[in-house]
Amino acid sequence: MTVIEIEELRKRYGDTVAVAGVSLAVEAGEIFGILGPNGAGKTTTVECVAGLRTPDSGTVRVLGRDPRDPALRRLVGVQLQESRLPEKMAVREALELFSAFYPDPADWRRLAAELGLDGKLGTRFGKLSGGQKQRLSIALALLGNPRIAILDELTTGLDPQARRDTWDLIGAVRDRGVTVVLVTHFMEEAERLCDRIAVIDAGVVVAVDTPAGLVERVSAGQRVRFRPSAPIDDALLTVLPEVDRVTRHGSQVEVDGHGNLVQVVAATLAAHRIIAHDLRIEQAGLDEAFVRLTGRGAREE
Ligand SMILES: Nc1ncnc2c1ncn2[C@@H]1O[C@H](COP(=O)(O)OP(=O)(O)OP(=O)(O)O)[C@@H](O)[C@H]1O
Repeated sequence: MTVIEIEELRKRYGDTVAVAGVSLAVEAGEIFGILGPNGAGKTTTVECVAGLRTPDSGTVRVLGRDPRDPALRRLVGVQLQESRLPEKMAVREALELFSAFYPDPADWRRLAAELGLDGKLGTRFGKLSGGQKQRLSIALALLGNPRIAILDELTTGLDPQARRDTWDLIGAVRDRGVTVVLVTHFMEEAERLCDRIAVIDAGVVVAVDTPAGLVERVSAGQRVRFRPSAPIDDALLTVLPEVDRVTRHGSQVEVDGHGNLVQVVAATLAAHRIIAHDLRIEQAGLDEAFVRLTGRGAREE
């Protein structure tokens, strides 16, 4: 079932075109990533989905409704990039305050415990660590028992461990049956967490696919390198349909190809009683796919 449908969304701020015709569909139960370089239009897109901005043109439907429909308020939980609370507000106060916005809120004590915040209820927002602030913002986004959670740049500024912990939390949110839209510019995050990813660049979607699908789409295929234990005729390998090319670098053989390349090369060598010494397998990753799709690298951190 499609829960978010965006068609030809356009939005500009003065002379700046932020979103230049984005179309995509998010299915129930998935973690859908929106990946792109700074200024690509990711936040503007999700703000339109959250009903916080009005598109210049195009349509956005969330659970079949207009994003500004008040009925969506408790069905869509939003954690936005810049969401900050007053420094002096305690965690408990924030949870109680936000609970009051919903007719049938989740049990905030339980949510806080699930998110590892039960020991921090009396702590003021300004005294929380970056990771704890993120946990609180996830808790606030989930208070209304939403069917969709929109999480924007959730792990930016976190240390690697806190980022990994947050990934586990996002997985747990999905396991509760919530569809997650995750805005990120971290490749590893997108690759590990997302079922599908829309790559956005300069206000348009350049590709939508699974992480593996994106890699496959743009990768040059696979490469196997090894040093054979005995002389080997290139033709043994070039005859295989999976093999595109065989090149030699001194004693090293380099085989480029696709599909089950590794298995067929290994099987062929074994059939000729040749051992592959120093065997290396190289495959393009999502970051390479991203660079090819957008013509630039994402922000490294
Ligand atoms: N309120 C605004 N007023 C003017 N320009 C804006 C506003 N919000 C965003 N922009 C511009 O619109 C473009 C898209 O911004 P947006 O925040 O949607 O991108 P993004 O992909 O989320 O970027 P980032 O990863 O940096 O958050 C950028 O050029 C940005 O400077």
